[in-house]
Amino acid sequence: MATGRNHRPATRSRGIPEATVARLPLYLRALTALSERSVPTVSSEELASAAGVNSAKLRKDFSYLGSYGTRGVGYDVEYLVYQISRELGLTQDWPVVIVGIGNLGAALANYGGFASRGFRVAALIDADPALAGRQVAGIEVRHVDELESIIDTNGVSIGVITTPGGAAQQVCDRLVAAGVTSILNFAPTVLSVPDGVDVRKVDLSIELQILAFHEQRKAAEALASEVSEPLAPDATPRGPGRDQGPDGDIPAVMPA
Ligand SMILES: NC(=O)c1ccc[n+]([C@@H]2O[C@H](COP(=O)([O-])OP(=O)(O)OC[C@H]3O[C@@H](n4cnc5c(N)ncnc54)[C@H](O)[C@@H]3O)[C@@H](O)[C@H]2O)c1
Repeated sequence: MATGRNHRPATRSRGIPEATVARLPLYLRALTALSERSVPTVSSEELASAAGVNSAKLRKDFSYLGSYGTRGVGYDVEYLVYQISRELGLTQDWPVVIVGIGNLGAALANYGGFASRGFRVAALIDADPALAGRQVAGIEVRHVDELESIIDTNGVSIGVITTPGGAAQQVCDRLVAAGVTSILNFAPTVLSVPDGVDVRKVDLSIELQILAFHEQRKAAEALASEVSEPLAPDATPRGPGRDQGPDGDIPAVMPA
């Protein structure tokens, strides 16, 4: 989900739709797992199922990469890993800074999955002078006063913001002014950025709220199907919403 002042077209300049770009990491994750098991080829159906995507959509997505697979054989796993990595720009090293080294920033710094995917944590930055100089995940925390020089020296173009919400816009502005053009924002703030800067927002509470919505809907559907289910003459009433009628043998249905 991109936020901010910039509005990108739904299609990237190279003609790959944004929705396809968003699915490429899912294919890559599934393909990397196959590669680690030394699986040489995979059918579109198998890969689609491993990536949690519809197979027709997968074939369409791969057609944008110029990858059509071989009939009866499928796709070459290693080649597809290379193709998707190249398309996503993962064949080069991306130095990343994390700003705000509290609970979340430290957890991200300790996550090994970035380095293995080509994202090198170039620096950890925090405003707390007591944190500066401390080691987190084997990397020294630097004071926010050094932000501009760190970005310049390391050629950083991607910044991760894990500060409190109130500090996020100011941190974002400094990152952008220093040359950062992509921001991954964990703070609960909608960031304003100039054209040419991409912002991705991660909010686990929004994901949980969506799951809560589905849970609520499933519960309502289960209740509705229980209500409409014809009961056998001697069936015992069960579950929520069913109660004994006043004469003791006719089940009364509570309205939802
Ligand atoms: N997106 C999500 O799913 C998700 C999940 C958990 C937390 N969060 C958010 O992530 C942020 C961090 O959470 P946390 O629990 O790690 O908080 P925290 O208080 O443990 O850490 C915040 C750190 O930011 C530093 N900081 C404050 N102002 C700064 C500035 N101007 N420049 C640099 N550093 C600064 C603080 O010194 C502190 O070390 C919060 O905004 C929180 O709401 C998001």
